[in-house]
Amino acid sequence: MGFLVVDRVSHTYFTEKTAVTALENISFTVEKGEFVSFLGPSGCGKTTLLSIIAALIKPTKGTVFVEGKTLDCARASAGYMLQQDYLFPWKTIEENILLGLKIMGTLTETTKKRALDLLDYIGLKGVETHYPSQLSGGMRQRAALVRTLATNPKMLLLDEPFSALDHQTKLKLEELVWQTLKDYEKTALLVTHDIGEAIAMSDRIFLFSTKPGKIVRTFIVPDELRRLSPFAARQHPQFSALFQSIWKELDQLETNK
Ligand SMILES: Nc1ncnc2c1ncn2[C@@H]1O[C@H](COP(=O)(O)OP(=O)(O)OP(=O)(O)O)[C@@H](O)[C@H]1O
Repeated sequence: MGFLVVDRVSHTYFTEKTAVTALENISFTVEKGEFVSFLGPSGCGKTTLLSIIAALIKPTKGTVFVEGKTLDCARASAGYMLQQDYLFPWKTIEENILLGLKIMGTLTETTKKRALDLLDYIGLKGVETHYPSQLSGGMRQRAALVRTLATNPKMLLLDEPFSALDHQTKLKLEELVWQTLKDYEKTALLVTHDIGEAIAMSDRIFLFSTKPGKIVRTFIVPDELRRLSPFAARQHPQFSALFQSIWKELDQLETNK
């Protein structure tokens, strides 16, 4: 059995008047240390799927397993990183990055040292006593990554974490997040609207259709690109070939919406 198994998952949102089937019969497996991305038209259920994997929503049908255990038993296995950093403005960066450990009751000298080492690794040494408002958007997202990794989650769920940043900061952060996840051997699932970002960062890309959300295609990123860091992958000749194939299929899905 793979590290993460999503087995025949469907989800319908029921409101007073309507029922919206956001996902239908989604199945896939992710291996430990793998990086996969979800791409698809707006409303195809990408965020719903991440919320199910994070155990924030119980699917209407199907099961998710992490290391062979159903989600109920493996609840704290995922760390979530979102478009907004959600750092508390009244707490210092150090207090912010230690918050998850405090809440989980696992703040010790060892876990604190690991969090502070991560802050150093990610190039934020020296800002421990600063408040979020004193940092740039890119620095705040880096601090949010440290806070997410500080609790040592088994996998990372990244929901458009770079979409609010300017282009250059986004490219730099893609590089840093990719390298950090490789060095710390984390499994990661990324939701993005950016085909280039998905190719540059992932091992595999799942393409979703909408209404209801289904996986219509899986793209395997060639080894030549996967070996490279995101920035270098973007310069490789195979990058644009894959970009064009995904673009064509995505464009078709948008047209059929
Ligand atoms: N709480 C909710 N109640 C009712 N319908 C919902 C709810 N949340 C999401 N939906 C619907 O479920 C479908 C999938 O939504 P979801 O946010 O998962 O898609 P998405 O692919 O992440 O979209 P986007 O790319 O725009 O962020 C959409 O049709 C959406 O309107």
